[in-house]
Amino acid sequence: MPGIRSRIKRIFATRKEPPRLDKGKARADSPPTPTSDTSDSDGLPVLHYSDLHLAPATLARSSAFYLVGHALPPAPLPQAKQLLTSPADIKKTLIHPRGSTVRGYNSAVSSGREWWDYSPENGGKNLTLDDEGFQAATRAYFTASIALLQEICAQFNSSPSSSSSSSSSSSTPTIPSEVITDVGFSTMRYLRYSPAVFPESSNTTSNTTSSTTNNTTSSTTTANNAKSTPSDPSSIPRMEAHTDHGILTLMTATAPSGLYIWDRTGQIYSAPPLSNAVLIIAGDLLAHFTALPNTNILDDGEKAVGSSTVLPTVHAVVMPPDTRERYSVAVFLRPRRELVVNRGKGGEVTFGRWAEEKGRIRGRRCWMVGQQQPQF
Ligand SMILES: O=C(O)CCC(=O)C(=O)O
Ligand SMILES: [Fe+2]
Repeated sequence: MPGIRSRIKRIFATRKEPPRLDKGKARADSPPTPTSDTSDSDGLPVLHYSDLHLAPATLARSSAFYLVGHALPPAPLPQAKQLLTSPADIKKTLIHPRGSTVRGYNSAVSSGREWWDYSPENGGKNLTLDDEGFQAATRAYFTASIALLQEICAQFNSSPSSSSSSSSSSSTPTIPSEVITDVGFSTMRYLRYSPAVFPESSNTTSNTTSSTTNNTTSSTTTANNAKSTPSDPSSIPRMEAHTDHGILTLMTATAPSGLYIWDRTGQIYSAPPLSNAVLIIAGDLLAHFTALPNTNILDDGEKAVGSSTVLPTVHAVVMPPDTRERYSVAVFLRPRRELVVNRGKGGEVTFGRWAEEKGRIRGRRCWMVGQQQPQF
């Protein structure tokens, strides 16, 4: 589509290296500072850690914000590269024995993407590289990021307008307290986007079947010709538009990034990495937890959405032209799978069941109010 192509070109027009953010000084009203020759962020807000109490209102309004002034260790982008460029026989040993897509190594070759999910169980020793330094950096970033996301969740419970969606008692916390104290089913993902991940054009017949694209047969077929037709949009490494299952996601990436964020009005923002900043977005469950009092987002749909309801953040990645490869890190705050998230008309629904049902619905990876809800 020429419209999308020219927009991408415009967004990734070359810029001079900007000054680094003065850590600890930026405030919510500071202009974002891109780390390299990407565009600016089209105006996504930047929040300083000392203004964390503004996070609930900022997410409700803007769908995403950059956080600066945090005390996270350096982003483990070198570790993402180390693991995802390991020899194929090593990556093979990191595949989950029962094929989990949120544990160990996975790939979506027709999207030019591969990823590895860290599991905190067993001290982070499952399906990982045999490298102490790698393991220590990975564990440290996961632990600090989850603590930060839990701190953001705590702001929802202390804000004066906080209220619970699924209870009639206004003293019930907006976010269940176990989310703030327990790591639940949280994970961290290292991703690599590269033309090298596409199947070779010589293998064109049948090896793109595990595609996670929104489209059906035709996009799978074009993806087979990925290397021979570089102008074909399906040959661009990417992640299709979606929302995340959990509560909050913390993201960071190499530049230029190619990450796009939709706000609740449908406006699209580019979200390049900024110096010393992490990007915070909302997952499906945050909409559920911040629904209007005495409503239920699965049963009541739009009627459950108020001005302080945080809708899940729709996002997508399109690797910018002329980028050799892209690495990113996403930390997902999720409750344990058994947490009952809904006791509405459809009965009890656990987080695990909710997430599984969403995964089964083809072409509907964005869980958005107004769309048909899944039948549990
Ligand atoms: O690579 C990115 O920046 C986005 C990754 C993502 O959205 C996901 O894994 O859910
Ligand atoms: Fe995502």
